[in-house]
Amino acid sequence: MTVSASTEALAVDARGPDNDKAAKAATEPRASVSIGAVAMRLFAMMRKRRWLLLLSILCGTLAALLSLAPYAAAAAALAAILDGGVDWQWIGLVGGLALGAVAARHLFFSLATGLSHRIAFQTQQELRLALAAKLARVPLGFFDDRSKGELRTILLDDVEGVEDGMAHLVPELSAAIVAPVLALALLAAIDWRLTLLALLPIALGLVLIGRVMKQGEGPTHDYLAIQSRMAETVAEMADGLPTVRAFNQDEQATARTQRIFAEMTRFSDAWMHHAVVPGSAAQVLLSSHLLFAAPAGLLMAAQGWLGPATLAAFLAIAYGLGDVFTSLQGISHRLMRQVQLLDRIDAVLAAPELPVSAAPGEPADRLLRFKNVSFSYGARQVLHGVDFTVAPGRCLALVGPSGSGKSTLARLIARFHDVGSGAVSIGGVDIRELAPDALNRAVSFVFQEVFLFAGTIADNIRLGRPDADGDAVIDAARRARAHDFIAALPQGYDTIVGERGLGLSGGERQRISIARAILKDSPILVLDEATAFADPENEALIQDAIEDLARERTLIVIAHRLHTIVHADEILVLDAGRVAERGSHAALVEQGGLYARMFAAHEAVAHHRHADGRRDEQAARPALAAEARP
Ligand SMILES: Nc1ncnc2c1ncn2[C@@H]1O[C@H](COP(=O)(O)OP(=O)(O)OP(=O)(O)O)[C@@H](O)[C@H]1O
Repeated sequence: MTVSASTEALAVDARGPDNDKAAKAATEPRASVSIGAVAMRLFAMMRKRRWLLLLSILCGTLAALLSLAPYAAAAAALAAILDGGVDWQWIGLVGGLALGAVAARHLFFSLATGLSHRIAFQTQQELRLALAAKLARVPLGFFDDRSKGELRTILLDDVEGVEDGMAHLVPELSAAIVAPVLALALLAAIDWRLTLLALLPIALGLVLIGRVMKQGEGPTHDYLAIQSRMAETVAEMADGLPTVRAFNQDEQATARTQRIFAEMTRFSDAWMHHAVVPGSAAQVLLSSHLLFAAPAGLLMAAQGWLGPATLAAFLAIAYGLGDVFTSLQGISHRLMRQVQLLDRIDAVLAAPELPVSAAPGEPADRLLRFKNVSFSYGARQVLHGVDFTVAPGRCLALVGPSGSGKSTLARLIARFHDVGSGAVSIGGVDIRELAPDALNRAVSFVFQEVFLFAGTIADNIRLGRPDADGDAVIDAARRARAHDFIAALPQGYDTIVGERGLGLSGGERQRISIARAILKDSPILVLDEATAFADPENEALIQDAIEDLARERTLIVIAHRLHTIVHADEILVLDAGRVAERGSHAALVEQGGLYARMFAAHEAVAHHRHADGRRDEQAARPALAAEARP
């Protein structure tokens, strides 16, 4: 069983760990810890609320003690009856006290559970905040390697699971430890020989339960892995349903989902098959404390070594021991699950963060410079010694075959990842030396794929500047050529979009994204040019909006349709991560290299479309950016 050593330090500290520690924790092999250590880890997470925790433990302990009261009362009554001196009034009093103790036990157990739920909810909130804070500090590239389903499972289900573990840990652990210890002490006081005999099957049961738990570590891990894959598959299935259906792949997608469900069923069956025999045997042994003690007690009583009253008292209390020991099994399962949940939460909390400079620099101007930049995804180098400068207000177009590294290069400007070697600088300051806020203010992105969160159109535009007033939002929408379509909606800017909201076309979404960038008003704009807009009217509006946005700004455009960048100040042609060519459109066409071939191919396609009788307004439109500049 493993749990990261970093859990302890990281899990509930919403301020976040320092980077060295996190990076170290992420790379170090994880230390094995015992179930006890996991329980301690959960208690450590709750320690901020130590007074509530103490109160909960106290109530749990009292409940556990009181749970033995009926058995103790029965023992006392039996002893009195068998001793011959029956005092019914006294027995009535003992019975009344036992009833009162049962009621008090439920009261204290409810209190302990209520308090521990309160602690668990608060800790759960802290854990989620710590995770959210961490996700805000990791490089954006972190999200490339993880599916939405995986993060969703960790943030929702795993944290929920930890909360559940905490909420039940205190009362159940109190009941499972305090009551048996007290019962054993009472039994030992009555007769130590019978107590030893009672302990024998219990000890065997505990050994067996320990082995079941040890053997269950691997399967528990696999179970959670399958469960996570199941969540991912279902989330993907839900997200991708329109595509799946459009391609008539319903059956294949359903079959994939069914396969993972079947895998889970097979796995659960096999696991149960392996665990059910030793698990049941442990259960039987843990409740078999009378197996040897009862016959031995009867023999001893028959021999006169033990009074019948003493035997009756022993048996009555020993009977109560059965309930408490069996609950240990449930607790051990709960704790085993916690290990895996904490491991996965820990892996996120230990993810290396973007290093932040202690003494951030101030850019002198907006000059953007790539100095001999190389970058690798893992072992695979995708950019090799890229070198270029874009002066403030100029336009650089990135062109190249698919997979040549255009998006990777653009994303380095916003520190989706940090460069492997070389440097990216703005105004003479390495972007790693800029405060994250300053970099964020300096660079805007307009992606091909536009994410709209569930909310009003106005709120979605306000993502560019949360404090923008209504007029500023409308002004940005006008300049993004989005105002007309928004105003035509029944609820206008208050129309709910995003998940379960109104669906918008690709062109409309792109214009909302441009409105966000206009509102953000950053001096450097990185534009991943949309590859396809079937509707020429939408395309024309987007071109207009981009030209407006590009005015007075440094523009880096990842160009897919080459006619839009013929007037760019410089075109950088990437090939397999290297700068293959650079220069103006005219110079590159003249050169007759890769760009010239790509442009010729592009022209041929445009011509073909034109000859096909379709309007090719794009080709006729004035080119991007440079046209718009004075
Ligand atoms: N997150 C990632 N992890 C690993 N490899 C990646 C990742 N993103 C991109 N790559 C790889 O890096 C290389 C460059 O990809 P990139 O997306 O930058 O190219 P591109 O020129 O923008 O391609 P396209 O024009 O098709 O969008 C490709 O081989 C790609 O497979």
